[in-house]
Amino acid sequence: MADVEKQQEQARVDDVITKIKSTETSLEAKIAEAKTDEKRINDNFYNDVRLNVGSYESMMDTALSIRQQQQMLNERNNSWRHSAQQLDVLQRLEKTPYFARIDFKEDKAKAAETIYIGLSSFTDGNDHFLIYDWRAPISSIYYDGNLGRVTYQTPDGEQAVDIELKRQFLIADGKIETMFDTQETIGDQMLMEVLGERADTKMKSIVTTIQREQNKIIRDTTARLLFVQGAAGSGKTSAIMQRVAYLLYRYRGNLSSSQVIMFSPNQLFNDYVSNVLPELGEQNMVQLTYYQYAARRIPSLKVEDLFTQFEKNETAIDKRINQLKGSLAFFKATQAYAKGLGKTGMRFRDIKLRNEVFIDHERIAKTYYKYNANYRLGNRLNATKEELLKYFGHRVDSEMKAKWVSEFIQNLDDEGMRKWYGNHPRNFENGDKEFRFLARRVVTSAFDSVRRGVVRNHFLNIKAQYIDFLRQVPQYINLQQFNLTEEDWQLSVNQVLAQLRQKQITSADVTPYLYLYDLMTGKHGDRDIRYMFIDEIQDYTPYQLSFLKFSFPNARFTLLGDLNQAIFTQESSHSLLKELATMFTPEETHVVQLTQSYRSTQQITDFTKAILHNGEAVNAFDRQGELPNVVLAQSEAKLLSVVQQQLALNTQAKRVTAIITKTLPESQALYEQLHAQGEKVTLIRSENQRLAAGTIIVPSYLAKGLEFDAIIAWQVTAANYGADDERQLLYTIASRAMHRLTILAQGELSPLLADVPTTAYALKQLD
Ligand SMILES: Nc1ncnc2c1ncn2[C@@H]1O[C@H](COP(=O)(O)OP(=O)(O)OP(=O)(O)O)[C@@H](O)[C@H]1O
Repeated sequence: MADVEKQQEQARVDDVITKIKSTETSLEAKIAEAKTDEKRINDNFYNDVRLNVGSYESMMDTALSIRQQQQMLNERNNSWRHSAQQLDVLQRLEKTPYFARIDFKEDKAKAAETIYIGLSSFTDGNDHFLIYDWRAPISSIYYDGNLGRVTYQTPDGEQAVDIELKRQFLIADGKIETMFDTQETIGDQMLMEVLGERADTKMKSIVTTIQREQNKIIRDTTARLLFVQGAAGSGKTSAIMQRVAYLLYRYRGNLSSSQVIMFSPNQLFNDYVSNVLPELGEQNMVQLTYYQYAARRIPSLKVEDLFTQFEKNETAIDKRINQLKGSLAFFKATQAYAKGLGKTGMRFRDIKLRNEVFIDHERIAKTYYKYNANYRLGNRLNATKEELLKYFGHRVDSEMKAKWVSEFIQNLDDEGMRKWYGNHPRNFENGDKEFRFLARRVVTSAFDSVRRGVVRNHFLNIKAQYIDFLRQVPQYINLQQFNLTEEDWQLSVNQVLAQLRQKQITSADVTPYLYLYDLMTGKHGDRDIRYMFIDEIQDYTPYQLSFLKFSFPNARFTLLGDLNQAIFTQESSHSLLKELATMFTPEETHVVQLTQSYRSTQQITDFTKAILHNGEAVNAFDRQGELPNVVLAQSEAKLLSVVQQQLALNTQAKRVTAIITKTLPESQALYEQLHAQGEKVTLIRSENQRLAAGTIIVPSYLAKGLEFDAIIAWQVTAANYGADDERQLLYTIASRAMHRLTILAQGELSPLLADVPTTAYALKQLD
C-alpha cells in the first residue's frame, strides 16, 4: 500500500490519540474532584448529621439525616467509579485506538462515509464519532460482509449499505505496525497472525478477528435458547465472552454483569477466562461451576466433587442408574411425586426444644393437610407455617405464667434489665404491663430455636422425603427402559440412604434432591438473572438443564458444547440435543454449528478428528505445523526420557507444554519423577489452583476448555484408553494442543488410535 496512505492513516491515529489524552486529563480532574468531595463528606459526616437521640421523633430525624449523607457519599462514589472505568477504557484506546476502517455508502448517489472501529466508542467535543464501538450496530458489517452490498440489524430494523473499502490495522503503542485492505470477511492474514501466537495462561479476546458465524452467536438477541455445537477449538468460549460484552453494551443501563451467570467446567477454566471481559472494558459476570452452585445450596451435605466423580469406578449398573437419574423422565417423575404430596405422604419431623418435643409431627401433618387439595405445595407450606407460628405465640403466652419466668425477672440486676429492655422506652402504664413485656421477651428468647425451626422449614424431612421418592420411582418410570431391575434400583436406594446418613450425596442425586426440596417449599428460583451461559454442555444431564431452567425462570440461555467431548455423560450426550429440543419451543430456539477449528494446526486437527467415530463435523484451519509424534517404549524410564527430550525441544521452540495424564495419581507420580530429575514442572492437582507459566502436569478432567502450545499425552495405552467410552476423553486431551502434539505409551498403544491414518503422525518405536 502506498506510503502516503499509511502516513495519512498514522496522522489520523496521532490526532485521535491527542484527543483521547485530552479527554483523559479532564476525566482525571473530575475523578480527583469527586474523590476530594467524598473525603470531605466523610470527614464531616458526624458534624453534618444532626445527632439527636432524645425522643422517637428526633431519632427518626437523625436516621434521615444519616441516610441523606450516605446517599450523597454513594453518588460521589458512583460518579468517580464510573469515571475511573471510562478512564480505564481510554487508556486502552490510547495504545490501540482502533483496528478497522470501513468505507460505505448508504445511498449510491451520496458520498461514501468512513468509520473506524475499536474497543469502545470515542467522540470529539461535537459528538462526532472518531471511533465506533465494535458492538455498535454498524460495526457488524465489518464482521459479516464482503465488499459490496451488505445488510445489518439496527434497533429499528434491517439496514443495507454498500461497502467500498475494508481496511485492517495492527496498532501497538499508537503506531501502525501493519495495515492492509481486504476482500475477505476478516482477512485470513490477520487471523493467521493471531493464531500463530503463543498460548497464554489467560485467554485473550478475539474482537479484531471475530468470524461471521461467531458474530451470529455474539449478536443474537432473539433466542430464548441459543445452542452452539462447536468443534474443539472453534471459538465457542471466545464467542460467549464476546457475547457477554456485547449484551452488556446493547442493554447498557438495563443489564448489569451481576445479572449474567456463566456455568463453567471448573475453577481453573474460570481463572483462564477471567481477563477477557476486563480487557474489553467490561466487568466480569458471575462465574461458577455446577458443583459450587449445588454445594452452596446444601451446606449440610458433602457433595461429590469433580475428582471423585471422575476417578471412581462405576459398575455398568451404576452407569445405568445415573443415566436414569439424569433423564427428563426422572425430572417429570419428581414433579409427579411432588404433586402427589399435596394429598398425602409429606414427611414431617417433630420440632424440639432441648430434646423435648415442642410441636409434634402429627400436629404439623394435620395442619398441613387441612387445606384444600388444590393448594400448591408452597402456599400450603406458608399457611402451615403461619398456623404453627400462631400456635407458638399461644405457647409463649402460657409459658409467661410459669414460675421460672417470674423468678428469672425478679432476680435480674440492672445490667440484666438493660439487656432485656434493649432500646424500648420504659414508660409502661403499670407494673403488670411492664412484667408482661419482659416476660414475653424472656420466653420468646428461650423458645427462639423453635421459632427459627418453623421459619426455616426444619420440620420438613427432606432426606426421608427424597428416599421415599426414590423408593417410589418404579411407579413412575419403567425401569426396563433403562435396563434395570427393581432389585438393582432398590439396592441403589439403600446406597443413597447410607450416603445421606454419612452426610454425603453424589452428583447424580444432588440435583433431584434440590429440585424436590424446591418443589416442596414452593421456591421459584432466581428471577433476577437475565442471561445464563453454560459451557461444555455435553457434561450436563437433561435433568440438570431442566433444573437450571426452573431455577432461573427469567433467563435466556446460551448453551455451548461439543458432543465430541462428553467426558462425564458419554453415550447419553447425543440424546441431550433431542431432549433439549423439548425444553424450549422451536421458535425460541436457535442452533448454530461451528465446524471450523481455529486452535490447532491442520496436522493436529486432522489427527484428533480421526480419533472420533461418527463425530460432529470438524474442519481444520489451514495453518501448517509438524505432524503429531507417537512414541512407544517398553519401559517407563525410556518414556520418561522421551518426555524430557520433548520438553527440551518445545522450550527451545519457545513453546509451553502441558503434560496431560488420565488421572490425578498418574499426574502425581509423573511429577515426582520429573521433579527428581531436576525438571521444572508445576503439578495442577486441584481446580482451585491457578495456571502457572511454564511446563505443567494436569489430569485430563481439569484440562477441559484450556489450550496449550504443546501437549504431551502421557500413557495413551490400551490399559488407560481401552474402552470405547474413553474415545471422547482422548479426543478432548489431544485437541488442547495448538502447535505440537506428542502421544506417549508404554507397551500397547490405545486401540482408539487404530483408525487414525498412519500418514497423519510420525511413529517412533523404542525398545
Ligand atoms: N475469530 C477468532 N479469531 C482469533 N482467534 C480465534 C477466533 N476464534 C477462536 N480463536 C482461537 O481459537 C482458540 C480456541 O478457542 P476457544 O477456546 O474459544 O474454543 P472452544 O470452542 O471453546 O474450544 P474447546 O471446546 O475445545 O474448549 C483460542 O485460542 C481462540 O483465541
